[in-house]
Amino acid sequence: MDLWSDPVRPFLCFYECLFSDWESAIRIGVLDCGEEENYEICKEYGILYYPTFRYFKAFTKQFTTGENYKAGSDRELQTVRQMMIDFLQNHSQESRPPACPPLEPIQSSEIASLFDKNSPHYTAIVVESSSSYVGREVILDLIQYENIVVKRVLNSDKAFLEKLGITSIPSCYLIYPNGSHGLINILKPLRSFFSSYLKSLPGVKRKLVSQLPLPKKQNEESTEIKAWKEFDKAKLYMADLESGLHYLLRVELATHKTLEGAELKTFKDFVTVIAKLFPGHQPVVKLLETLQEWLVSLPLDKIPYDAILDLVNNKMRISGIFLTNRVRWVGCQGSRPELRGYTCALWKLFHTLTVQAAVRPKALINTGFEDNPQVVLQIMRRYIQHFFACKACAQHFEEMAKESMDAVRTLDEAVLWLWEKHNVVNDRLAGDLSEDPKFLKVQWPTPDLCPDCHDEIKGLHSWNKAQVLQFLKHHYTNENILYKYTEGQVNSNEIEVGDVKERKDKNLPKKPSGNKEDKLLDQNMLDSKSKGLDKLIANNGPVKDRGKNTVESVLHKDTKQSVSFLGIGFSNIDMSLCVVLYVASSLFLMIMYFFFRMRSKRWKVRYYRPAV
Ligand SMILES: Cc1cc2nc3c(=O)[nH]c(=O)nc-3n(C[C@H](O)[C@H](O)[C@H](O)COP(=O)(O)OP(=O)(O)OC[C@H]3O[C@@H](n4cnc5c(N)ncnc54)[C@H](O)[C@@H]3O)c2cc1C
Repeated sequence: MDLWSDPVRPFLCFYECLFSDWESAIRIGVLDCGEEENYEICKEYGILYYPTFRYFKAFTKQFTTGENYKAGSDRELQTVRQMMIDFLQNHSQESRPPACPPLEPIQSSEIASLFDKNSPHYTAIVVESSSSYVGREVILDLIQYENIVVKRVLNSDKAFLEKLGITSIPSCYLIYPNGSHGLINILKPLRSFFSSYLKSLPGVKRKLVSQLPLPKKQNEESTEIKAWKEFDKAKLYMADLESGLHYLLRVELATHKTLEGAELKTFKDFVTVIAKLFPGHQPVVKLLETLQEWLVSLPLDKIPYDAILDLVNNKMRISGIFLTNRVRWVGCQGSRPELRGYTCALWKLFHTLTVQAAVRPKALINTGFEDNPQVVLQIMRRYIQHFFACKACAQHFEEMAKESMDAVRTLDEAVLWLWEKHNVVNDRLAGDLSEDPKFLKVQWPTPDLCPDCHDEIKGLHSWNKAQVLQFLKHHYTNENILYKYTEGQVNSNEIEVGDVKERKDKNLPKKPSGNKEDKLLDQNMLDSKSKGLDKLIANNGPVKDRGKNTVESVLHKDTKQSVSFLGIGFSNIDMSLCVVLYVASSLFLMIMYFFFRMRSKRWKVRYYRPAV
């Protein structure tokens, strides 16, 4: 597969721009696996965490998911540069990219032969130790420049260094085109100083762009500018929670091909808790309940995620279950597409769950979690550990959890624990690159949202935790949730308002019945063949019938649950058929009535003999 010709991959400028001088030897592509449209490709390449660096050797003809060269979460630029150099050097002589000059050190004797001879170009020699990367970086920095060749030599030949007057390393020795030579004089012996000095030499200039095989740049038009949705920051938007849930189930978790062991346990526990505590639309809650029942009754210790996705996508056409398959950030929208969004919604989701557990403690009865005040926190901890794509975030969160999560004794304390730790994260990220300039990282709730939460003791700010708890219990509960911008049927007026507004913003006609994505989803729903479930059933031999039965029983059960009348269950299709039959039979009866009336009139006329 040609990594560079796929138009769906957005190439972000960060790494690309930093390494643009090297791009004829090694091209950098950045794929944002947080973008929903990249989900399929990230799944195909098995990207579970970011940053993940994958290396693809030059001239590879067969499909490969790349090499995880030196795995680890170190994203320091220095380390990334060195990894790239190691990777380039790991090519054989024949398979090395043609534009990549030799990176190995040359012998000191080769240099001596260049002295006092005319040459068409400058030759710069970086003298360094064997562990240094400076020489190789300078070589790569100058591959797009003409009239200069850069080589490196190791400091092992002391006599030679002495002869050249080199007393410290790394140093750079320059041979001019006329054969004269000497040490270059720069302020600091750093790669950037060497490179910029060499680039500024008279006659050294960039090669013409047409001479360089440049990678395709990101298609700027592909970045969709979404219409801004007005919102009230004092409210919680169901659109954020549902979009977050959609992203979590269909994108983040779906990068895992199968769930087993601790991951499966975490997923099951997460679904159990969210099915009981999610304060949302009936179709969403029903979907979560169906998923939970299915997971509980499925006697497998390994589940392909496709099977779960089939249920989430309702491939079995169970009536009354639905979760939006589109992202609509409202309170979580960012001023740029790469800001906020899912991570914001994930925080909101878990805050909502801790608050729901505190205000509805009975909701978890019969789940095995009823007596555990840390239940939501512990499940969140495991979720973040196993599934949250941001590895560094997960590490930070785990450190906080280790420190004090065990000390949480009540459901109210759990609400406050998460609030406090979220503020710690806010504090740490204030001024960070990930901060949205429109939504600064502040200690939350701010005084305008909750004046009573803030106190001052001896001139110092302090939180009134009782008020904070009260505020959180209001903010993250049903009465504070707005359904504006959601697709569900609850509060249809508000949905309409949101929808019409967005359509107006985009200058689009009023939507007749469903958008393109909805239709796609409907299409999916109509696809009664459940690929994942088939796979699951096929892969699990003897238990296949049990698995199938479970699905069928869920299906059957759900059909029964849709509308209950006199103890008999009717699905939506049953109800529609009833209406059609009712109308048809009424029409039939009316026609029969008029038919017999006409007939009896004719009879009366024919046999009527007035008495004479
Ligand atoms: C568990 C976790 C750990 C993370 N760790 C990191 C990390 O280490 N490094 C990193 O760069 N990013 C991290 N992130 C992402 C980061 O915290 C933000 O989510 C992201 O930067 C988007 O910020 P935001 O402006 O949308 O506000 P967010 O911090 O995401 O907050 C979302 C919303 O929650 C509400 N809120 C804010 N503070 C609180 C609070 N204290 N209590 C209750 N509600 C609150 C507000 O309404 C806010 O708009 C983490 C995310 C999660 C879920």
